Amino acid sequence: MSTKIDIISGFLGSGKTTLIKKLLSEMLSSEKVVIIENEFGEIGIDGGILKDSGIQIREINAGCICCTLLGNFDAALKDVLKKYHPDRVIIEPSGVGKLSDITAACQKVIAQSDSEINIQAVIVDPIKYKMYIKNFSEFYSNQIECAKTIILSRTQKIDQAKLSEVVNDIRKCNPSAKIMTTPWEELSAQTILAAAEETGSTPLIQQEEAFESVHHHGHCTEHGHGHCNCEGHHHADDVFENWGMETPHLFSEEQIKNMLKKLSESEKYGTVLRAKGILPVSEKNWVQFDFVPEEFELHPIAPDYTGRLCVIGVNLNRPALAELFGV
Ligand SMILES: Nc1nc2c(ncn2[C@@H]2O[C@H](COP(=O)(O)OP(=O)(O)OP(=O)(O)O)[C@@H](O)[C@H]2O)c(=O)[nH]1
Repeated sequence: MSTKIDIISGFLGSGKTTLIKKLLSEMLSSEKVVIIENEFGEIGIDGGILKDSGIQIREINAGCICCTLLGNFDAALKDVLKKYHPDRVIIEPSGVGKLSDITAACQKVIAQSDSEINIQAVIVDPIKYKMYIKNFSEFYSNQIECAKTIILSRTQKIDQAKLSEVVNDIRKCNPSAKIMTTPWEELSAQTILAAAEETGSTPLIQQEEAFESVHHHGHCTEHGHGHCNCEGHHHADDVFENWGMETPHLFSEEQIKNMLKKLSESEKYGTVLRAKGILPVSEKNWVQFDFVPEEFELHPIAPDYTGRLCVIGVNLNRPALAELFGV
């Protein structure tokens, strides 16, 4: 049987890992699944978070599989298909990866193997939609324009009128994709997967034509924002940067919350778009923290071989970050 390739893209902190964990725990335990995890940061966090699921994970970190790490991705996908003959490969690109490039990279490998793109999805946090489309449209709208399924996250946290506005905007950007708006907590993994799989696969040539058409008419960026992304052909590595460290340091939960509060409130650290990590808070207890602009969360997590954290953003002030995290 041909291997299904599921691409679950989405901007920084949109909810990709959360959704993949839900699919793995509720639905995919009976399948042979391999995950290819691409983190933009040098310090990988998500591989550790997903490892509890007992699934084979291939990590490709410190860059983007759609630009500097394209060769590594190509080799990893070929190797995974050959070595494991999985039922399914789930690809979680970095939050700043361009979905058009990732899909094209997959198509090249698919042409030489018994596999097919099954899901080509993007996760969009509707609360952050306006801010990100305005500031990072080249990367953000590419993911939306090229997806066949658009899965909105955290819809329970946004009011109906705002949600409808975002859905209307997204529709203009991608008229043919299926848009899921129901909060994930109310959906089974089976429903999510079935809806995303229903879209079927489109030959690459058609995808490229669709992308060119939307790109040149500038639907996403024209709408209300007055600038087209046509001039922009940047690599994520030229726009975004990361800072991270491994540390055995024990932090209290209060200290972690204070550090994240400072990241959120002060401009001295640069434009911080994402911070995440797993840190020990006592000899036996560890926490995972997740930061996106204006919000952060802490959850208990199993201990790992060392603590680690990473910050992704634009114009990061490294000395200030090192001072904040005490390294
Ligand atoms: N309950 C709930 N939490 C969500 C949802 N989407 C995202 N989150 C939370 O948002 C934070 C970031 O989610 P992740 O799944 O790590 O996001 P990601 O897209 O993998 O982020 P990157 O690591 O930047 O690629 C976590 O604290 C999640 O718990 C959602 O739809 N429902």
